[in-house]
This record gives sequence, C-alpha cells and structure tokens, in this order.
Amino acid sequence: MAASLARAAGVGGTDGGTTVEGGLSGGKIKAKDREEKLYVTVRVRPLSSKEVAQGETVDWDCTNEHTISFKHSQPERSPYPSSYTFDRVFGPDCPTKQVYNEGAKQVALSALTGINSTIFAYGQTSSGKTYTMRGIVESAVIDVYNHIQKTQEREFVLKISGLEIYNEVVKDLLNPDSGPLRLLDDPDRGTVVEKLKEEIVRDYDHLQQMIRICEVQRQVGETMLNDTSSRSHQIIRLTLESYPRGVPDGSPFKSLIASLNFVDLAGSERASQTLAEGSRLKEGCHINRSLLTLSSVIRKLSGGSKSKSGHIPYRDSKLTRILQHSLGGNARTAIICTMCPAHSHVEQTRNTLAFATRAKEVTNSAHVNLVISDKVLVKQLQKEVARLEAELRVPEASFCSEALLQEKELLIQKMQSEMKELVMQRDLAQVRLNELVKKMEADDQAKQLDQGQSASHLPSPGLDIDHDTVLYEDEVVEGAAFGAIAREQQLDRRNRSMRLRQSTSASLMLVQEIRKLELLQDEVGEDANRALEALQKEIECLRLAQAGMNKDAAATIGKLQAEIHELHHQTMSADKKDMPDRGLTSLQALGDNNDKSKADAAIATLEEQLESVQMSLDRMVLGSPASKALTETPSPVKVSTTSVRKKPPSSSSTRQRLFADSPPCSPNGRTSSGFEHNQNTPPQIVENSSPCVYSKSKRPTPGRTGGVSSKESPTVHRRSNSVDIRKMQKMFKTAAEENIKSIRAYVTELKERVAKLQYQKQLLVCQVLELEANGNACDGTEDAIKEDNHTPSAQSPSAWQASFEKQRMQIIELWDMCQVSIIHRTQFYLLFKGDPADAIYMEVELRRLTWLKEHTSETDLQSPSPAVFQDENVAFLSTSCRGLKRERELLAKRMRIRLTPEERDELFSKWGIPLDTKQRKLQLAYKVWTDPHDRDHIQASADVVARVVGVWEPGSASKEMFELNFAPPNSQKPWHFGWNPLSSFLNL
Ligand SMILES: Nc1ncnc2c1ncn2[C@@H]1O[C@H](COP(=O)(O)OP(=O)(O)OP(=O)(O)O)[C@@H](O)[C@H]1O
Repeated sequence: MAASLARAAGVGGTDGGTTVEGGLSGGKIKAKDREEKLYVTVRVRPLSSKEVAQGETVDWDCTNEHTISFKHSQPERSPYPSSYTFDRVFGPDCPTKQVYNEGAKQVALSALTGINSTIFAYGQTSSGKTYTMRGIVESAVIDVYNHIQKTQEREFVLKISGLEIYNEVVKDLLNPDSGPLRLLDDPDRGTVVEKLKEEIVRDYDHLQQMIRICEVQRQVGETMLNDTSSRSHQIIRLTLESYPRGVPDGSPFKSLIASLNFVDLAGSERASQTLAEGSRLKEGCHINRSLLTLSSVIRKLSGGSKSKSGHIPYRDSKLTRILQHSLGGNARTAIICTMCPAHSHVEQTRNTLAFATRAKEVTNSAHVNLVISDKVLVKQLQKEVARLEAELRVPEASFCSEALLQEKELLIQKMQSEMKELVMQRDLAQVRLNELVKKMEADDQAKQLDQGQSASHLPSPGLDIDHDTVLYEDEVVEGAAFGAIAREQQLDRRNRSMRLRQSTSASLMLVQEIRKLELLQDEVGEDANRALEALQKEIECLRLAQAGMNKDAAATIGKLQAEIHELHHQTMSADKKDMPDRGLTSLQALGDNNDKSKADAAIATLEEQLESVQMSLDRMVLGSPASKALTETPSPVKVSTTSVRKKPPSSSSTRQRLFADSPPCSPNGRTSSGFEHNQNTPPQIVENSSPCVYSKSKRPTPGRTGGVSSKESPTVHRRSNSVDIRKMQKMFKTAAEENIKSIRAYVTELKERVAKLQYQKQLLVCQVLELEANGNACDGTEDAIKEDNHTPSAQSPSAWQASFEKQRMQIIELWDMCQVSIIHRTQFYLLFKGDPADAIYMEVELRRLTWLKEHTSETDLQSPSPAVFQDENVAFLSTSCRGLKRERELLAKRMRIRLTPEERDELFSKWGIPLDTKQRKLQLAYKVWTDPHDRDHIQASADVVARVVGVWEPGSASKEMFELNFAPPNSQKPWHFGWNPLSSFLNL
C-alpha cells in the first residue's frame, strides 16, 4: 500500500517527502501539498447463511489482489465492464485485519504524522460496511496507541467526537440529548459541526468506551436485507495532536494536528428489495439521496472536471459537506467498498464498483498540518495561569510581596495565639495561686480547730493516718499512765509535727509556682539577650557605615562595642559567681522557713542585678572614653545615680519599694539618671562622687557639651593657630558628634528595652511577693495578701469596671502631665479596655507614670541644688515635648499617605478645622490627645492616631505585644544577661 500511495502521490514515502516552505503564516507552516489519489479497495463478503439458503449464487470472482471479475459472460454491448481493478481487492475469505493492514493502515497512521485521514466504507445495504469498519477502527486504535507508546519523544493528545447523519439531521453520538447540530462554515477549518462534543481521551480503554457509546447511540433498524441495518451515516473522528516533549518553557515548537475519520455510511438500498415502508422508506430515501450526492461529488472530482472554478456539490448534502476535506481536499482517504457477491445484488454491486472506479480517480491534496499550535500555546498559557492561580491560593514566601505579607500576617497570628496561650497559662497559675492561698487559709483554720480539740481530747484512732500521729497515738496510750506532764509533752510534739507538715506542703507548692515563674523569667532573659544582640549588630552596622568618616569615630564605636562585650561578661560572671551564693542563702529561707526577710533579700538581689545592668549601661553612655575624647571637656560633669534614685528601703513593704525603686523608663526611653545631661560623665566619677558635686556651674553649657572649647582646652587653643587644623578639627567634631548622637540613640533604645524588662521583672516580683504572702499565710504570722481586695477577682464586675475607669483616667492624666508619646497612649488606650486580665498592666502603667511624675518633685527635694534639678526637669520635659512634637509632625505627614482627601476632609470637619485654612493636617495632629478629661476627645484621638499611624487595627493586637511580652523565646540560647533563675535562689 505504501508503494501504491507513493505512486499515486508521486512522492517518496508517506511523509518523508514533506518539506517545509516559507515561514510562519498565521501560526501554521505551509507544507508542500501531497497530490494523492484516494486509495480504493473492494471487499467481497461471503454469502450469508440466509442467502445460501435462498440458493443465491456468487457472481464475482476475485481474479487477483487488484481485480474483481464478473463470473458470467456478458452481452457484447453491455455497459458494465466484466472486471474492475482497484488498489486492492479482498475476497470473501479475507479477514478484516488484512483488510485493515493492506487497505487502511497507512492512511490511518498518516494522521499521526499530521495528515488528515479518512477511511470510508461504502456499499449497498448488508454488504458488510459496519462489519468491516468495526474491525478497521479497532485495529487503527491499537496501532495509534502502539505508535504513541513507541514515540516517546513526542507528547500526544487524543480527542474523539462522534456524529451521525440521520435523515439529513446531524446528531451528536456522544451527547445524544444535544438535539440536531448545525453545520457552520469556518474560513480556516471549513465545515464545522457546531457544539459537537469532543472528548479528550484519557487512555485506550477510555477510547474504546467512547467508540462503543457511538455505536450504541447510532440509529439501527431492521430491514428485509439486514436485521441490524444502519439507518444513518456515522462518522467517528479522532483528533490527534502531538508535540515534542521536553521543550523548554517559552521556546517555540511545532505541533502536528490531524483528524482521522472513520466513516461508516448507510447502505444504498432499493425499496423494492428492502420492502421498506413508513420510516424505513423515509430513511432509505435520505440515505440514497445523500449517497447520490456523494457519488456526484466523486464523479465531478474524478472526471477531470475538478478545477478551481468547477462546482463540486459538496453542499448538496450534509455528508459531503462534512467530508469535504476528505474528498479532494487536504486529506488522505481510503475507501473500502463492500459488496455482496450474491446474484440478487448484482445491480447494486455494479453501482458500487462504478462508484469505486470513479473514486479511484479522485485526487486529494494532503499535507502535513505542521502548526505552531495556538491550542498548544493556549494550553501552555492555561497551565501557567492554573499554576499561578494555585500559587496565589497557596502563597510562597518568595512569590511576591503580597504573599510575603500574608505569610507575615499568618506568623503574627500564630505568635499572637501563642502569646494568648501563655497568658492563659499565667492566668491559670494565678488562679492556682489563689486556690493555694484559700487552701492554706482553710488549713490554718482547720489547724486551729484541731489544736483546740486536741487540747481537751485524746485523738481518736484512725482520725489521723499520719505516721507521726500514729506514733503519737501509741505513745499516748502508753503515756496515759504518766499523767498530765507527759500529755503536755506529747501535745507539743504533735503541734510541731503538724506545723512541719504544713510548712513542707506549702514549700512544695511554692517551688512549683516558682518553677513556672522561672520559665517566664527565661523568656524575659531571652528578650534581654535579643536586645543586646540587636544593639551589637546595629553598632556593627553603624561602624561599617561610618568607616569612611574618620578613624577616631570608628575607634570610638569599637571601644563602645568592647564595653558592651565587657558588660556582657560582667553580667555573666555576676550570674555565675555572686548571685547564686547570695540567692541560695536568701531563697533557702523562703523555701524552708518562709522567712519573709530572706525572701526580701532574694528579691533585692534580683533588683541589684538589674541595677547593675542599668548602671553598666549608664557607664557605657556616660563614661565612654570615646565621648571623653571627643568632647575634650576638662571638667566632666559629675552626678551620682544615688542622687536621683531612692535607696532600697529596709522596710517590710517590699512591693512598694520595688516599684518605687525600679528605674522606670520615660516615654522617650529616658531613665532617671539624668542621662540627657550627663552623657559625657565617666563612670568612675559617677560611682565615687558625692551628690554635691553636681552643680550648675560645672555642668557643660550647651555650646560646650560634646564640642570643643578653644578657651578651656589648651590643646585646641594651640591648634587654633593653624587654619588647616581648625578645619580638620571642625570636621572631626561634626563627624564625631554625629557619631555619638547615633550611638546614643542606639543606647537609648537599649535602655528602653531594659526598662521594658523592668516591667516584666515587676510582674515577676509581684508574683513572688504573692508567693511570699502565701508563705506568710502558712505561718499565720502575717496578714492575708493585702492586694487581693484590689484584684478584679476580689471585686464584683461593676466594682472592677469602676476601678478600671478610675485607673484609666488617672493614667490618661499622667500621660498628659508627663508628655507621654501619643502613639504609646493610643496603643495602651485601645488595648486595655477593662478586661480583668488588664489589671496588672494598668497597675504597672500607673506605677510607672506615678514614679515619673513623683520623680520630678523628689529630685527637687533631694537635690543639693534645686535649681539644677529644676533645670533638669525642664530639660526632661523639653525632651519629651520635642519627642511629642516629632510624633505630631509624623502624624500629619502620614495623614497624606494613610487617608484619602475625602477622609481627611471628613476628619477636619469633625475636629472643627476649617477646610479653607492652611496646614490642616498639622492642626489636627496638634489637636489630638490634648484633653485628658474629655472621654469623647480621648476616644476620637485614639481612633485618629491608630488610623493614621497604623500601629495596629484596634482590637487586633495582642496585649502581650504591648510592653509586657510573654512571648516564648525564638532562640533556645540560654539567657545570661540578667538575674539568676529563681530556682537557684531556692537551691532547687
Ligand atoms: N466479511 C464478512 N464476513 C462474514 N460476515 C460478514 C462479512 N461482512 C458482513 N458480514 C455479515 O453480513 C451482515 C451484514 O453486515 P453489515 O451490517 O455490516 O452490513 P452493512 O453494510 O453495514 O449494512 P447496512 O448498510 O444495512 O447497515 C452481518 O450479519 C455481518 O455479520
């Protein structure tokens, strides 16, 4: 067959002669047309048993593989030839597989190389068309799949559609409910069946299933000649698309697309033979008419009349319209003409042979459909879109900023939930603590009751299962004879035993609670470490950034770094050596005897440690050699931290002492150590100097601080003789000042962080104190916890709410007095709204602010020179005011970014700012948080700041994010910056 096809087409091979001409044209590559005649074969079926029974005789002989001859002699002038020659003639004994192999295979496989292919079965009714086509389709499908499997270098996509033309109506065999389908003329694709279902084939089985559906759906009826006569033309179309595998994304590639049509025509029939009537007759008429059109088309195509101007009546039937490409068009076509050799069908057989003969002359112009496939490209794009959509649904860290944002939000949510969990744990611990207190009180009462009973009665057997008591019972039985003296001794022993047991139990519970606190302490420690590491990193960055400034400045930073390291080591060694010993002694007392004074000492140790950190930080800032060198001030300012801090009181009011004694942080991160004024003071002077040394006269004037005084510095004075040196000196001074300013900012930040740790420590201290109070309660020597009456749990909800409101208004007033950051105010205000869990935060904030407020007045009292501290307070307030001013300016700036013009105008109107005035944003920024007594004003202020600054959306932030951070440490590094674990104090 290959040779025949090649001969007919005049080209070598089936697709080897395909050449590509020209370039791209509308996504297609125009290949050279392959002129090729239809491949026509004839298959003769054997006589059916019925025909044999009817005495039918065979009129035809298959003379050879290409010739079929009429067996009988014909009249000389007979219009019919006695023999016919075709590309192949298959006799009655020829199996369908051979018919496929030799009559259809090449054509079928052409579709895999991008050539449209069509295989027809044409013949009269009951001649064996359906019988033959079933075998052909089956074999072709197997071959197609074999080819796909062998051709691993290409990717194949198969689709199947099926239709029938029944009574000149096109029906979708894969979608029978679709109703009649219309034919449309497509300029590129020719006739197209509208809405014809095209199923993508998954695999061989799926394809077989689809084919079976088509067969089942096809119209079949019983006629006189065929019990299962096909009453429609059936076309099963496979669309085969292939493209090379492994083509890199974005690279152009060529795909092959072709359709393989299996056409099982309805059989021509004579009404006289079929005796059809009614619907069968009507069907027969339609069948014959469409076959007649097919014959006409073939005749016209074969008669040499095929010319571009010649009319081919394709449009006269739907069959020929649909098969137009296969008949004289871009397709390879094989026609298998089936015939019944019986004498009774001789006339129909001659018609079939005549049709076949004409068909032999029809030439097609097949070419390889080599396409830069839009479909493939679209498919690729669709895949890409699907991938991107999937990525959008499942964000990846590196995908886009939005995805990153989402990821961070998720992270924050996770952290928040973890924080909530920790708070819950803390609250739980608090509840348990309260229970412990109650239990101890109950035990105490029981003990007193028991003591009363014991004084007048002997213990009953089984009342106490304690070993001591059992022993006591035995002894009492024996000692009864010894009279009242012995009984008194026994009572004494019993009381001691009970006290010891109670004390041990309380200690154990305390130890448990302290272990929990210890976990929190570790977390605080982690924060301290992180703060320190961040500072080190930042200073390192600064050092690198400023490397080009000048060597002196770089050296200064280096020294500072070294000091920080030294500080680190100091605190570490303090942890290892000093604290455990002192702590051991102190907390042993707490654990063993609940000795309050020793617990005080332990807490004081904590305080000292933090104090030490604080002082080291102060030293770092105040006494940096770099700052000394830079300022070149001959009389450094002296001040003692003791002048501005209370000495630790020795009174039993430990809690009060701790709160008052803590070095709170100002809203701007300042401490009470006079940082702003004493930043150039060396630490050794601070340590050893008397408070009296601090005097206004010795304090550097603004012009001198951090600068160079030519009058007071002989060195500088000498240098002033040289203009160049002066210039250099000025440059050096400016750079150094900038440098110092930056470092101060970082150190200030560190101090802020330390202050935050103070908050956390205060919380710990509160809890330790409560434990201590519990211990006291055990001994029954101290009053119950005084603070209990102030906790929300000890109050009714309405009383707590009233207390909360009162505290809040106090805080707001203090904010206003102390010029606290409005962002801080907003955060705090929006976060703490009266939940019972807010109590501790409110208390700490109130104490902090109270300290700040009182501090200014205390310094007045303690200062040897009130005027100095007056100045200092003024400076402090002025710094706070400057910070506040900066915040308000920032607020005004951010209004432009965060708010639309409409939103801004709305706010201006609400706040009574005329829209025709200038600097409206600034006006608004200066209006918020200015009235601490007007609740509406406060709420509105908080709303504006939160909205504009975007600190967080109200209600979405975790309280633990605010100052008192109980978040679990991210790092597993042990904490070594700060106080020792409480357990070491307890020797646990
Ligand atoms: N080559 C063959 N060998 C044995 N039996 C055959 C052969 N061809 C056809 N038959 C039998 O002949 C009968 C008619 O065949 P078939 O239905 O395929 O004819 P048809 O051309 O499709 O008829 P119609 O046009 O009415 O649908 C069937 O019973 C079939 O089994």
